[in-house]
Amino acid sequence: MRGRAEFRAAFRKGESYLGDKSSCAENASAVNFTSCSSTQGLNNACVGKIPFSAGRSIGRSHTPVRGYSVTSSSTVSAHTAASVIVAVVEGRGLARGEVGMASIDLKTPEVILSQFADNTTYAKVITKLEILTPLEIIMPNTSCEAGNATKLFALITEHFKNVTFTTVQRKYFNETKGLEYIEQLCASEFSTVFMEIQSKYYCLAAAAALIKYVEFIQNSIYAPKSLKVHFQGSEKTAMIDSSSAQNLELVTNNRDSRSGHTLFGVLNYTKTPGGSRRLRSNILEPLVDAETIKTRLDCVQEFLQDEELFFGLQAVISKFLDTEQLLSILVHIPKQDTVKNAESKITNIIYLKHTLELVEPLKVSYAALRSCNTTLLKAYYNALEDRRFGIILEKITTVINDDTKYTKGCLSMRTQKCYAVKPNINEFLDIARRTYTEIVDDIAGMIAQLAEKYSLPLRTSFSSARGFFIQMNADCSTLPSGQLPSEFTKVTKTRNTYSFTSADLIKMNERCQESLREIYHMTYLIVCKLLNEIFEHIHCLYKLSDIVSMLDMLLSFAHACTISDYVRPEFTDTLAIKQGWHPILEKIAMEKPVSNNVYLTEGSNFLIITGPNMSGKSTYLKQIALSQIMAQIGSYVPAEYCSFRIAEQIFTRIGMDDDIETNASTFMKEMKEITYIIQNANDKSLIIIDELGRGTSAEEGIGICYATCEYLLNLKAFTLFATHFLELCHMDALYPNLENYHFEVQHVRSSAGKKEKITYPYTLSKGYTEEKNYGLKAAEVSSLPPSIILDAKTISNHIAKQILVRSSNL
Ligand SMILES: Nc1ncnc2c1ncn2[C@@H]1O[C@H](COP(=O)(O)OP(=O)(O)OP(=O)(O)O)[C@@H](O)[C@H]1O
Repeated sequence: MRGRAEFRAAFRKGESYLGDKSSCAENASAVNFTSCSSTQGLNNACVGKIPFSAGRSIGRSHTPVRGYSVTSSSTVSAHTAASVIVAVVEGRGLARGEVGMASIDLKTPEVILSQFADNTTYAKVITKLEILTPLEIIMPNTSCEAGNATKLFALITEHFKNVTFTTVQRKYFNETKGLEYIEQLCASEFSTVFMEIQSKYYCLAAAAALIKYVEFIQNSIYAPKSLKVHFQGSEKTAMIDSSSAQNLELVTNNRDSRSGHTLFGVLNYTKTPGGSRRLRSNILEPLVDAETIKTRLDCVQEFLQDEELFFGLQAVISKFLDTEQLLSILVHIPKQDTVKNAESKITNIIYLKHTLELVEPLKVSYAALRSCNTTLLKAYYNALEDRRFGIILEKITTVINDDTKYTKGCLSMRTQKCYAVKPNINEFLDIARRTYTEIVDDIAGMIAQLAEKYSLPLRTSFSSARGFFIQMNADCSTLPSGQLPSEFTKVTKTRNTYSFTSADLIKMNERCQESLREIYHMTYLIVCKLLNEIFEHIHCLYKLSDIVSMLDMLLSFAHACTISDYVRPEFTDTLAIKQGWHPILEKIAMEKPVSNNVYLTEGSNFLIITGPNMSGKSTYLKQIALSQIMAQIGSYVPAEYCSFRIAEQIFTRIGMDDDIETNASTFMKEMKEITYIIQNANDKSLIIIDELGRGTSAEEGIGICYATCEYLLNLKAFTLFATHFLELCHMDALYPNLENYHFEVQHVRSSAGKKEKITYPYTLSKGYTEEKNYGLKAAEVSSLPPSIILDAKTISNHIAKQILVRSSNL
């Protein structure tokens, strides 16, 4: 048997599987990246070039992408850390306005390309970036040369204040290189993407800069034919601009960014990070294809009808880790063999085994479905029959121990990694593991001896930061001399627990680490060989992660239906909701809000909603937009019955507070929003406008509202327009496609007959409101002093009389 020195030398000689590590990001040494946070301002954006040195992290917010975030709670949080890097480039000269984007999530080996024409507001770029929630945005240095920022650069830096910006020399935005990279890196199953992107120069240019940059900062390269490349035109999804998403509180709550009082919060019962990501992106970009939506609804219906299937699938799905992240790490080839990289690859193989072992239980919980007619579920079942899952698992189990499994807790995971490879594959590894076990036993023995020596209840503990250390539950008073023996060092105390170590234990920890490093290195070489063998089959994991995240989202929709009484939507030419209610208000209030109807058809496509303050107008408008979005992502809807016309865009203009940050006045903000709607709305839009023209005088406000309504009345879009300007209600005489509805309030006099009390039934009725001076009435029930209210009434009567006189003189 050879000695330890020998086998250390042997594994140092051990061939790395990495082979030739030059990749498509070859010779990136010429790259000059400049990074800044937009908060540093534009001038700073162009200074501080970072000389190229591999592995150097650029930008202040790069987070290492190691390990898996496994949620301990049953529901996955929406607030997962940003990990998306996006490259954006705009055409020049005549091509200005043509924008190319490429993005990659560091946790997912998927490149998303898009290219589209954007008008002067660049609303599509901003919306797409909002959806991606980037960690970092890279743009060509020409977009802010010599302090002269292009409009697009200025808008993006203004909008994404907390995102790191990096400028890259324009030459790296090279479409020919982009196409080459995609050809090299795109997995064969996704090769149809070439047909879509071949003449899309800007997204290819963005892809070139992005891939080169990501490989540089990650200090690794992507394995050939390993990435999912996907072209995302904007035509397959409904467009919801970022301010509408904010107004409707789709994924963030306007008052508290961490609050779950959003549509995402209402629907999120997902169990995996992938499912939660999918739900979020669907809410922000609902589908427009009725057939796809229908197949999703069929699944949700199936889950609701078959409890066993629902619980069975949910139980298996919740065991999946982040499959996309697993794939992402699998396709990265590190440029250096470090202990950390070695450990991460071993963790990977354990996660991969864990994931593949779940395919069979997933199929079993599906078994009952073989005869069902739900196309999507059938397709998923067939996809799970893919032989490659079995092939990979078989190969893994020839090398990895059958009982090696993913566990929680750093010590048990360390043990799993240590003993992952079967015995008798490498004799040096077996020796190193025996040594490791002996050291661990010695540590336990030594702590037992110390316990006996000092008659203290000592126990062995472990943390990844400290390694092995000693813990003891005791009160100071129970210690022999009121303090711990001097042999114990680095003492910390939390409540009644002392944690400490000793000089001998530190030495033994070092020996333990040394032997662990040897084990990891040898295991790593074996794992790398195994990964090389299975690499050609791993693309089936793309399908698996797709299935898991989609099922997770659909199960989550079914789960939401069990909490509240939602109904399956229909898709027709009419927007008809019977007794619908606001889903987020229901979650906040913990009781069902008052429900209402809505009916819009091509012949009656414009509703004006009036009513006193606080009567429920905004809530009603938002509830309709939220229901439309829920229906278009394949979820059931809070109503007794509902039918929707697929909306290609959803626009909202809802009165919010002044935007102090951008220093935009209320009026300018609403003008911007309404301009955007007018420029982009078409016959298939759903438009929600609440209180337009409140930022200027009443006469001007009415004028602006009237002209806007006239413009929109000539479209076939479905529009709901809430206003306090009762003058608009008379437009029904001119436009047969306009109808008036209103919310009433009830005035109740107290028994003494003095003070009037207002109650809000929140029910919608036909016609317009008869209420007069309701602003003053609402003020009366507020805490405004009575003397001021009295003054306000007198002045308001006076002005009303003046207006009457003026109009009779005309
Ligand atoms: N259908 C409903 N069921 C229960 N509560 C409701 C309903 N609609 C509104 N409310 C409650 O009434 C409050 C005021 O509603 P909302 O903001 O929609 O009124 P509004 O008519 O738009 O008021 P304003 O004109 O002052 O903006 C909401 O915050 C909500 O708590």
